[in-house]
Amino acid sequence: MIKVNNVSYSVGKKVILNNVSFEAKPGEILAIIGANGAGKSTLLKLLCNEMLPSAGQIQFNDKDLDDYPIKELARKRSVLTQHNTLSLSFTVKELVLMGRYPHFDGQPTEHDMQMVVEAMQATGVTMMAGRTYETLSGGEQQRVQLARVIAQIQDVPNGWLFLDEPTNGLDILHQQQLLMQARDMADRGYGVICILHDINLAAAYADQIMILKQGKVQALGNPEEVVTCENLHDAFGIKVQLMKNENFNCPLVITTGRINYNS
Ligand SMILES: Nc1ncnc2c1ncn2[C@@H]1O[C@H](COP(=O)(O)OP(=O)(O)OP(=O)(O)O)[C@@H](O)[C@H]1O
Repeated sequence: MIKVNNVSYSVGKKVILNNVSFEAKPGEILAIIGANGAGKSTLLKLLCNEMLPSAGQIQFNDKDLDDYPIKELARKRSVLTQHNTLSLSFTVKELVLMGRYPHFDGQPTEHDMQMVVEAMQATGVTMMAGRTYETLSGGEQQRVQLARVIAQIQDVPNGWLFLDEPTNGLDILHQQQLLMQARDMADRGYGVICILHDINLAAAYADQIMILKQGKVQALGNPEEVVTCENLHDAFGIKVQLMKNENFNCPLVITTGRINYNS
């Protein structure tokens, strides 16, 4: 369980997150949506212990997040960030193996290598294993990064997966596959927190959706509760219509026409 209690984050006088509280449960996908600059990535960085809140507490499995040694945290949760510029000259297999670094000292074990193989299979990058990362397309690189984070926690019962805009650069098939993988992991007991810009993907796959607006929680609940015309207009300043997504039994959002930037 992740418990976020009255968390705020400021840089100088700028308040980026303002009294944010929520809980995320293992076995569920929590999708975070919101306009550009709403504070989504900042919140994820706080949840990862990459930065400390200015106020409030974050508990990870009933323990304060900042009480965890870095390596212990890395064995319990993995993080796909938006900007993965590291490791350009590594091969795909070497990069995926980086996900196992928290689990071994010196040489990877056979088990570590097996985790790498399985994660590459799960993300469809096995045929690229020997290629240099920087020669891959943007979408291929994103899938390799996903393989890395899956390799990190796939043998960790009740692990957590944090994803910041993981569908960036992915085609429509791989977007669905990625969300299906996240769904499958949640169904196996993992907790997943995922920032998404595609509200329809969030509605189709998430158990809970949180809308952040200007650093505050504007709405939180299941997709039916949160994905409403009023909430989306309030959060994004755009009028939408809702239809029914029959395949996923959830709302389907369509925009209602051209946007005039000057209106
Ligand atoms: N170190 C910083 N100094 C000043 N402002 C910052 C800093 N970090 C973030 N911000 C600002 O805080 C706001 C929230 O940023 P954040 O990256 O969390 O937004 P986001 O919701 O993830 O946006 P996007 O959808 O565009 O990725 C933005 O206005 C950003 O410019």
